[in-house]
Amino acid sequence: MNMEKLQESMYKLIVETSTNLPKDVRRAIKSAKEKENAGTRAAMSLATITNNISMADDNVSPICQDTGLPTFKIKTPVGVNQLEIKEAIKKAMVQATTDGKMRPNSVDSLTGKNSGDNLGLGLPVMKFDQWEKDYIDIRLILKGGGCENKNIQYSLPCELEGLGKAGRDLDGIRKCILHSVYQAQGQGCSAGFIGVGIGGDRSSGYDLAKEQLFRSAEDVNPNEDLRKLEEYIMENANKLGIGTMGFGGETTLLGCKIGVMHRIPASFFVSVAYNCWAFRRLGVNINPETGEIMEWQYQDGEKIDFAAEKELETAVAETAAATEAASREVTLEAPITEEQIRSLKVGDVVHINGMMYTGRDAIHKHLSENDAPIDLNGQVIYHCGPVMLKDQEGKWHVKAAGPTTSIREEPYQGDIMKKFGIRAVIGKGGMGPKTLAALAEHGGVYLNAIGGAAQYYADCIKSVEGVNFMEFGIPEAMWHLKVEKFTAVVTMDSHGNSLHKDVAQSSLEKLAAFKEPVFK
Ligand SMILES: O=C(O)C[C@H](O)C(=O)O
Ligand code: SF4
Repeated sequence: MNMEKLQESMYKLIVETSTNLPKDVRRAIKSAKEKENAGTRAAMSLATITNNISMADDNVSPICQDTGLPTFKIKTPVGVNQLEIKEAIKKAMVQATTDGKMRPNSVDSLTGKNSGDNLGLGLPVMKFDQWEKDYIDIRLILKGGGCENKNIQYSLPCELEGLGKAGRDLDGIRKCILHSVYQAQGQGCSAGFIGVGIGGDRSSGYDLAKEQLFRSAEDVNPNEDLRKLEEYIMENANKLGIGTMGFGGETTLLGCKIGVMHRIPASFFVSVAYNCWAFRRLGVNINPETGEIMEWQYQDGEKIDFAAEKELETAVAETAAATEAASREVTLEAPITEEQIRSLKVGDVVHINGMMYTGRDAIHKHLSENDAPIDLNGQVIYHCGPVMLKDQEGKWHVKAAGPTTSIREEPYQGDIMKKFGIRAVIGKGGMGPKTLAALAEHGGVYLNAIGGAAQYYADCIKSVEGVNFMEFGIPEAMWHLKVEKFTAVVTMDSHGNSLHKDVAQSSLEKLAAFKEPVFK
């Protein structure tokens, strides 16, 4: 095989997957958008998402800063050297990381050290199979951490919040799947896609669930029972009212694909793999002699170019703040006073100018035990692990910078805000009761940015003014960012209000409406 060509083909596959959302996924997002009423927070969020998709197209830059855990599925004709394919994939991965198309995402689980090039023990994941056809089929999925953390596995029979008993039958399976969508709330960057695996053991069940994510969003399940179940879930999970980013709304689920395998008598697992709207998976057919791409997969039909809809969307975004009940638009610049914070209410749209500082998992732990390297009094913390590139003069540039899931910082956030005088945190998915209490006590606010909109936010960042904790690796460092009109919504305020708490409560009530048996 021509190794150079194969490496080039793998590079193209990685870059396209990270930057260019597949056509079937675009169509699902477009139809979701058509269902939301203009002027709502859901419509505004979807407008930001579709803007972001088209910006990623234009910039050939990552759709989301979390370029995920790269997983390759490869089928080769008998006689093809699989070691060569592994080698080409690894080299292409290093190149894509150097070029800012992938975030350095591979972290030593024991030392916390980021390898810097996306290689590491067991990474990237490559799964090989042989087949009778005469070409190589290579598929790639880049599934981010926030949605991966919302995967869930049920062992039947079990008792489910809101739904009661789930038994070892089709109706029990139905309940588990509805519950899986409910428990994800907005934290996996809804609206999402789910792959479900019925049967197997714990590991093969999850594998089967993930395998479903390789099906086209538009295919029809050949198994009649599963086809009906998929349709039922699509119709009813969207009645939970969780909506885009968990802000409430008509669309919570964009796709549901279910697979089945046998099990052993004692075990009955239902495994669910949750994928965010930034559903990055593509595939190519490779010529085994030349290493060249013969054909792209998942690219049937027309490509929706969201750029054409941009103008309309901007108008939607602008009217959103005006029409959504009780919302206002406020501009803030750090240092922010307690008085300014106390005037904010859930639903307000905030535009930030000036400085903000990134901080995620490693920094929250560090700050809970140590002093801060800079004065954080009145400042804004952004839960974000960006993709960064250094130019020849040594200056850093932001290539992608959307929010990360905030709930992971729940054990630390309130204490850190009080300890350092931080007034605002920006993230996604919301935080819990401990943070809500601290916001009230201290005078703080939680702002929700649109998860996955990494190009949209990178565009608001005008310069990188400094960095601390580079030893934690690029995603975990504290980047000092100067921003202009960085827009986020107040979803938790200093008066005890939380949109996340409200949506969790109302969606649980709606979930309970699905308690009665449907599939006998
Ligand atoms: O790691 C990130 O930047 C984001 C992550 O995928 C998340 O959803 O929390
Ligand atoms: S931030 Fe959201 S869109 Fe990005 S990988 Fe995480 S879950 Fe997906």
